[in-house]
Amino acid sequence: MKKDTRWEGVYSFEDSPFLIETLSELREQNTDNIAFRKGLVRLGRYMGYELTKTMDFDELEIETPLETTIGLAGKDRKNILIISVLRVAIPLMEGLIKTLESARVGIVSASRGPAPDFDIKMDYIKVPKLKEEDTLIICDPMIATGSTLISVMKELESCGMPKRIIIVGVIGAPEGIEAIKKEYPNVEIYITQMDRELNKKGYILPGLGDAGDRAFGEPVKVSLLPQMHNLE
Ligand SMILES: O=P(O)(O)OC[C@H]1O[C@H](OP(=O)(O)OP(=O)(O)O)[C@H](O)[C@@H]1O
Ligand SMILES: O=c1cc[nH]c(=O)[nH]1
Ligand SMILES: [Mg+2]
Repeated sequence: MKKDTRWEGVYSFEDSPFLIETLSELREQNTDNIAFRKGLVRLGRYMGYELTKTMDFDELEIETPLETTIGLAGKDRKNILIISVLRVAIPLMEGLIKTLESARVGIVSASRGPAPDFDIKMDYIKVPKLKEEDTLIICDPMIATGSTLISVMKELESCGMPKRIIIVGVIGAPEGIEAIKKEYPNVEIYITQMDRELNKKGYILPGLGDAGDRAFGEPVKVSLLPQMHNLE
């Protein structure tokens, strides 16, 4: 992993060609929903593995069939709470739990309104209790203005104080990282790649488009739903 010297505690995996190869597939506009989701799962799995290198393990004595030796057992890895931000963090979380298989999971919804306010609507929050020995991982592939993650972290403050708070994303814009680090200086941020900037609509450039739509397809406008039924 590569430290981003513009902030404390911000890392990317730009030094891993395998991860950048998968991210390149996600960025390519012709990549379809299925391949996009599979790529997010793959990034989650391997970024999860990279994260274990930053975790504490316990040393312990083990008996091989031949003699006693010293080994390692999971410590932080056994105390993880992953929070997924609907919609598009779901495949990323699916990948993370392939490596962090004993993680507890919380789900929150957050939908971002249009520029310039980017108001965040959060009406679904189901998060298990946070323990002080926990490593809290909040995952959301896109860190654009940062308002989604700042809103989520504000909500989580009432759930307890963990040992570490880690944000895992896929791409981030400097504007969003700056906003998050200003509000939450101690949070650690790990992303696959740091992008250049945001456009006026709050999309990341060069980016990968609207991640939720890329993964699950463009949602119909809710007001249309009733008519959809009598289209049959
Ligand atoms: O850093 P921000 O400026 O808050 O933008 C990032 C958020 O925007 C997108 O969510 P969106 O609201 O589009 O929902 P979706 O994931 O369901 O598409 C994306 O999935 C992030 O959650
Ligand atoms: O580029 C962006 C920014 C926010 N949300 C997305 O899905 N994509
Ligand atoms: Mg979206």
